[in-house]
Amino acid sequence: MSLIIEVEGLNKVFRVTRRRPGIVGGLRSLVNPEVREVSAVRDLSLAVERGEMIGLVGPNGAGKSTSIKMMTGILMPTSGTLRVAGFVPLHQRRDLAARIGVVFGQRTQLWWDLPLIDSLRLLQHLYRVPTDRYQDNLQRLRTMLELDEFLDTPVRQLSLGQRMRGDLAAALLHDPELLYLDEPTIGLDVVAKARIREFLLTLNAERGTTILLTTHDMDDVEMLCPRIVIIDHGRKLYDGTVTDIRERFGGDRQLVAVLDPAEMAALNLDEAGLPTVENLPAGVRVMQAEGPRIWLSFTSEAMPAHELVAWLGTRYRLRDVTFQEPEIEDVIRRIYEEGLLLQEEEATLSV
Ligand SMILES: Nc1ncnc2c1ncn2[C@@H]1O[C@H](COP(=O)(O)OP(=O)(O)OP(=O)(O)O)[C@@H](O)[C@H]1O
Repeated sequence: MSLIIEVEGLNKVFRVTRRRPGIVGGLRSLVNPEVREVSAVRDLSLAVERGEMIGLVGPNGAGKSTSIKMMTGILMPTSGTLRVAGFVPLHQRRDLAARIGVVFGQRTQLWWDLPLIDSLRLLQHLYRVPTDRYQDNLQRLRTMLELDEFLDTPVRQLSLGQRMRGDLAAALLHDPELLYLDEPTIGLDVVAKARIREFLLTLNAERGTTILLTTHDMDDVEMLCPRIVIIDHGRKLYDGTVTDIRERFGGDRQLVAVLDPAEMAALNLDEAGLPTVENLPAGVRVMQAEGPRIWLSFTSEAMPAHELVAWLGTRYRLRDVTFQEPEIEDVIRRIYEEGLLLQEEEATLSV
């Protein structure tokens, strides 16, 4: 494996001029502008292997788009080092452009008044894609993205989902090894979202295209990104797998067991009216019961899931067992709200 994105200590500070209110204030701002600094990205380090699919997650204004813009070379970093596909984006923008594709979900690089196919032809010339490569790629993308039904339709008449498929085709005409996607499923209905996700998974699996995407959609994260980077206020809060974040910050897990109805009915009830399971292992609690169903909360540290199932299995005639995992959205919200990771870091530092 080799790295396609190498970011070290990246910072971006915007200097924003604030206009004072009123006519006099406006004149004063002209002579003596009030300048404020906004730290959009702070000390960001990131290493992405070729072929990874990685999600950049964070609330509005966290610094996701700014990071991507620096990685494409359209924005100059204030400090830090940056290499993408072996190039320094800002200084080797043209070389880099041949190796990457970019799609901003809320904007399009297609021409509104032209049929989609004409936009694609124009982009072929603009990006100097050799004709046979263009033909091969177009043929493949037409099938994968099912473009034929609207290839001759002017872009302004396309639905949002069709336009996104057109934009993906436009970004992939030159076979880039890295694709940046900024909110690729924003505003799409469930069917269109599913189609885009399926396409991205195939692209990644079959062509090994590295995909870095920003999203607010937790289903995108669940379905597309084995690895996520969470940023807030320009700072990286977490970098790791979705499974790991759930285990570390998801709090308790829940097991729902369906017991034999007669066995369930024979259980004693405690003061809260919940069935008592004798000698429950430490860290496991009865949360709820309904008919033959019983909800147990536990942490993986208290008892691994399979051991808990085995423990129950030796005492009761289990009819069924399911697990309810914490929603990734809730876990991430807790991380923002509670700054859990920063707290952890501070605790480690003060030890
Ligand atoms: N050109 C600019 N000039 C001044 N400030 C900017 C500029 N671009 C971004 N910012 C500021 O930098 C911060 C990060 O913005 P950025 O667009 O990167 O966030 P984001 O995580 O992509 O947000 P969103 O999810 O809303 O797209 C914000 O405070 C924003 O106001």
